[in-house]
Amino acid sequence: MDDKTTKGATTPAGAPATGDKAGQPKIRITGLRKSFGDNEVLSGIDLDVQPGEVVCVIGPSGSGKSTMLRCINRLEEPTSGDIVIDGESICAPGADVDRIRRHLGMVFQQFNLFPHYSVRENLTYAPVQLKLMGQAEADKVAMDLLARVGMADKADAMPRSLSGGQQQRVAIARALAMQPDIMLFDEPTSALDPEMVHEVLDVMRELADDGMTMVIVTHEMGFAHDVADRVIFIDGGVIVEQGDPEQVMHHPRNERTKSFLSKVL
Ligand SMILES: Nc1ncnc2c1ncn2[C@@H]1O[C@H](COP(=O)(O)OP(=O)(O)OP(=O)(O)O)[C@@H](O)[C@H]1O
Repeated sequence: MDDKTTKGATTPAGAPATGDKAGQPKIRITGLRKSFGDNEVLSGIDLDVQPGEVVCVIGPSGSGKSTMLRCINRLEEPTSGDIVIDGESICAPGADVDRIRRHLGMVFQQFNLFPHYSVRENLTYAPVQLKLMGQAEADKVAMDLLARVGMADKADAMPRSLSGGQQQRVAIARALAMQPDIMLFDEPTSALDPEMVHEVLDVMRELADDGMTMVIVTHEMGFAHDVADRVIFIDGGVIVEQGDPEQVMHHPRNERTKSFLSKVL
């Protein structure tokens, strides 16, 4: 992949990074807190993600990783704090959430393809419905994206005829069809049979190489080490440690990071 030194900045835990040369990170999270009833799941997250940066988020089950990702695109409402996408708050009163959200492509653990639409229709449905493009352009974009994820020959197939790995590759292409400039991944391989994991990770590696800004919640530690510009370790709803993947994963400074990694590496 690209020389990591040319990409996103690495910062100490909790410290906001400096923006890109235009002075603006792709994502800026400040003071993010999220509670479900009395259960405070996020307890003050500060995080900048720079253009083209690949951030992998690791941490124990229940530490708040998915909740943070879901707050970024307002699938969850933050209890307090702010999230700014390309300079625009997605949390401010009156924010045009649907429009701002179009910067963000989201890929979940479950593929959730539309079961009654073909693979190609899964990609064209939203862009056409939202009038982002006409049918002919959407078809062309869909075919280009399906080729990119190695699924062009399945354009007319129905989702149920595909393997889990193939469905997840289509789900990635579907997110890309909205032409986002940030991709969020929430454990995209955890529902897959082991032999299918690599085909999805390979697609994600290519996206990283192409300079896509990505935040990836993952339990795939080898992948995180290889693909990330920065690894973030979250525990108990806070960023405990972050930095260069080699440093965080093989030379962690924090005892909680060490303890977690000793169980998963
Ligand atoms: N909609 C919700 N309502 C109530 N509690 C929730 C909700 N969503 C998440 N939680 C709780 O928030 C906590 C953090 O969940 P979250 O899914 O963010 O953790 P995670 O770090 O992604 O875990 P995992 O690695 O197991 O996916 C958990 O205790 C979970 O039960």
